Amino acid sequence: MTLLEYISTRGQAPSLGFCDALLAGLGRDGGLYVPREWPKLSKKEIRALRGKSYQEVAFAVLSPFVGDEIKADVFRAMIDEAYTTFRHPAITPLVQTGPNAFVLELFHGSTLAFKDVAMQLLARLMDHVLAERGERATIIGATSGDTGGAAIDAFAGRSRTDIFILFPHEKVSPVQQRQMTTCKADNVHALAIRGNFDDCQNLVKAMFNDAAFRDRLRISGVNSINWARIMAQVVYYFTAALTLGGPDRKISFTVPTGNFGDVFAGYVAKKMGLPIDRLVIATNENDILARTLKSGRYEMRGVSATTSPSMDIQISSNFERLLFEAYDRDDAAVRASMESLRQSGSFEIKERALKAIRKDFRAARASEKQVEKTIRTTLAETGYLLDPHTAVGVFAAAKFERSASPMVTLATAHPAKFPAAVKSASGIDPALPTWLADLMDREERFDILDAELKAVETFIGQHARAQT
Ligand SMILES: Cc1ncc(COP(=O)(O)O)c(C=O)c1O
Ligand SMILES: N[C@@H](CCOP(=O)(O)O)C(=O)O
Repeated sequence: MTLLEYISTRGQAPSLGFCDALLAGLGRDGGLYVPREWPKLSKKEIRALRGKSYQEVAFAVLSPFVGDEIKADVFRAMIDEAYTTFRHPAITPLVQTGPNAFVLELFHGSTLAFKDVAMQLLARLMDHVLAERGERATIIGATSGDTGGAAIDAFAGRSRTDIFILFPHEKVSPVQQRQMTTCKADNVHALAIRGNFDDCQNLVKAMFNDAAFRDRLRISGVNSINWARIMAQVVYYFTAALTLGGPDRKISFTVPTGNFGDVFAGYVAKKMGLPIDRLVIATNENDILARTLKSGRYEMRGVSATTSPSMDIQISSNFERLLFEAYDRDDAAVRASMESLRQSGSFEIKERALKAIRKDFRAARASEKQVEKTIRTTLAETGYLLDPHTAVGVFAAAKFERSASPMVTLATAHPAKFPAAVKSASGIDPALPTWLADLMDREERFDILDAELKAVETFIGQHARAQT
C-alpha cells in the first residue's frame, strides 16, 4: 500500500494516513496537517494533462495525496459525482479581461463561491470513509459567510454526519445568511454567534482542543484547517495553467485572501512542480497579511467590516502551514510563533523565513474606495461584473501584472452573493441564478449564541447524534 503520511505543523501530534487526517481536521497539538513530502509531477506528466477534463486533471493531481487508502475507481467516481453539482461544463472556466489578465471563475457551484469546489468532494470523501468504518461524525465549522453555505449544501441530509456552522451574527450578507439558515435537513444546525469571524474560528479550535468533547462527539472539521480542503483547491491552479500554456510557460496568480487556504493551495501546486511565477496575496482593509509581508511582523489590530466580509479575518489559519515551510519544517519555530500569537497577539518572522516567503509571494491591499472603483471601471472597460472579493484581487493583480507571464485572478464569489455592494459600485443589481431565485423568501431556522465555549459546547452536545 502506498501511504502518504501527514504530519502536524506543531510536531506533537501523531502522523496520520490520508483518511485519518481527513477525519481529524486539526492536529491534537493544535497544528495543521501537511504531507510529510510534497508529491511531484514532472513537466511531462503535467503536459500530458493538456486537453483533459477538470475531473481527469483532479484525479491525476489528487491521487498522490490519497494514495491507495481509497480505491482508484471509487475515488474517480467521487470526483465525477462531486462536479456534477457544477453549472459550467469547464467547472472553473477562465475569462480574459485584459491583454494578459484573466479571471478564473470558481463560483459555478451550488452556493456561488469557490468553497463548493472543495466542499463537494470533501463531503463525499468523509461519507465514504465513515461508511467504510461504520462510524458517525460531528462536523463543526466557522464561517465568515461562504464556507458555511457550501458545507451545509454539501453535507445536508447525509446520514453519517451532523453539521454545526458558527457564523458571526449580523456580519454576513443576507444571501450568505439564508444559504445557511434555510436548509431544512435535520442534520444541519446554523449558529449565529455574537462576535466576529475570529471568535467563531477560535471557538471551533477550542472545541478541537477539548479532548474529551472532541472524542465524545467524534468531531471533524470542514474549514481549510482540514488538509483535504486545501488539496482539492490545488486542482484549479493546474487547469488554469494548462489552459494558458503551462507547464511550458510560467503563470502568476492573484488570490483574494482571508484564511490563506486558497493561496496556500497555489503554493502547493508550485511545490508539486507547476511553474508558477508569482502568487499575489490580495487583502481588503483587514490587511494583516500584507503588513506581515512588508514588516516581517504578524500583528493583530482588530477587524473592520468591509464590503468583502468573507475576508474580514485576522487570524489567518493557513499562514501556519506556510510558516512551517518557511522555517524548513522546524515545528519548534512554529510552536513558538503560535504561542506568541496566543499570548501577545503578534509574532516576528525570522529573516531567513521571511526571505523564503517573499521569494514566492507578493501582497497588496485594496481600500474600500479602491474596491468600489475597481468594480465600476472593470465593468466600464471590459463589461465584466466583479464581486467585491474578486475586485480586491483584480485591484491587487494590476500592481503586479507584467508581460512575461499571464496573470490569473481567482474569482472567488458570484456578484449576486453581495448585491448591495455591487449595486452601489456599478448600478447593477445582479440576479441570483434560477435555483436560488426564491432564496430570500424561504423560511429561516437558526440559533443565536454568545461567543462562549461552554454555551456552544452545550448546544452541540445536546443536538449531535455521534455520541460515544
Ligand atoms: C468569496 C471569498 N473570497 C476569498 C476568501 C478568502 O479565502 P481564504 O480564506 O482561503 O484565503 C473567502 C473566504 O475564505 C471567500 O469566501
Ligand atoms: N472566508 C471563509 C472563512 C473560513 O475559511 P476556510 O476556508 O478556512 O473555511 C468563509 O467564507 O467562511
